[in-house]
Amino acid sequence: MSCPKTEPHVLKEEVLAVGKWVKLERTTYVDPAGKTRTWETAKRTTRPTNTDADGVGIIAILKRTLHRDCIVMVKQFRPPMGCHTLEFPAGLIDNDESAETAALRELKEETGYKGEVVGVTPVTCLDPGLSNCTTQIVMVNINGDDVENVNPTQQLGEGEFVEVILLPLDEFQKKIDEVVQKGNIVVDSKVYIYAMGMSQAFFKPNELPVLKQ
Ligand SMILES: Nc1ncnc2c1ncn2[C@H]1C[C@H](O)[C@@H](COP(=O)(O)OP(=O)(O)O)O1
Repeated sequence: MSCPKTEPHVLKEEVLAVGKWVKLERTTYVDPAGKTRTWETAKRTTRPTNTDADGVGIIAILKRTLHRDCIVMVKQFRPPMGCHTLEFPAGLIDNDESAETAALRELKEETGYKGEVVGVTPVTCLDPGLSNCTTQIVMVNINGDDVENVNPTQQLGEGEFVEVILLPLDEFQKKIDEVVQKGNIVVDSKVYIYAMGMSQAFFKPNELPVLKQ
């Protein structure tokens, strides 16, 4: 017996609990077989009205004469994880702010570096089985020879504690593995996937698929 095909859609969203930053909703939806079901959904309360993205992540490449290009990373204690994480610099988009402006502002605040935007992704989801949280990833170049970037100074808010870690782009995955092996730190999946992609691009760009079954 074949199931009737339906375009899945949301019927209603009921708020179960609201905090200052996060809310929990019960989402009632129709599945592709036409059956009505519910889902438990977490949402941020802070999404700006002018964008579908909650925040930005920043892939910032520090370029300096006579140095290897480095990715600017941040290490911080993340309360929901109960441990430190290794992430790209990131932050929430303010109302009436573009992703590009938010990225340069957050990069300056969290790392002290002044960068230049060279690319931006579409709105991307972060954990769609749990939350509607979204981000735009902004690619930024930093001229490390610029006098403003020689001794960068963070501009952290009260309660913000961020350690800046520079990792060379040509050994990105290896250096992440070394940081993680020291223990009690979890790497963000966007970071690790970017690192795997870099490894593929650097070391296996022309490998033939000889082992394909
Ligand atoms: N779930 C949450 N609980 C408590 N504070 C939160 C929160 N989500 C965000 N904040 C607050 C704490 C900081 O003042 C600020 C940090 O936001 P941000 O710097 O824009 O993003 P990120 O935490 O991704 O670096 O927002």
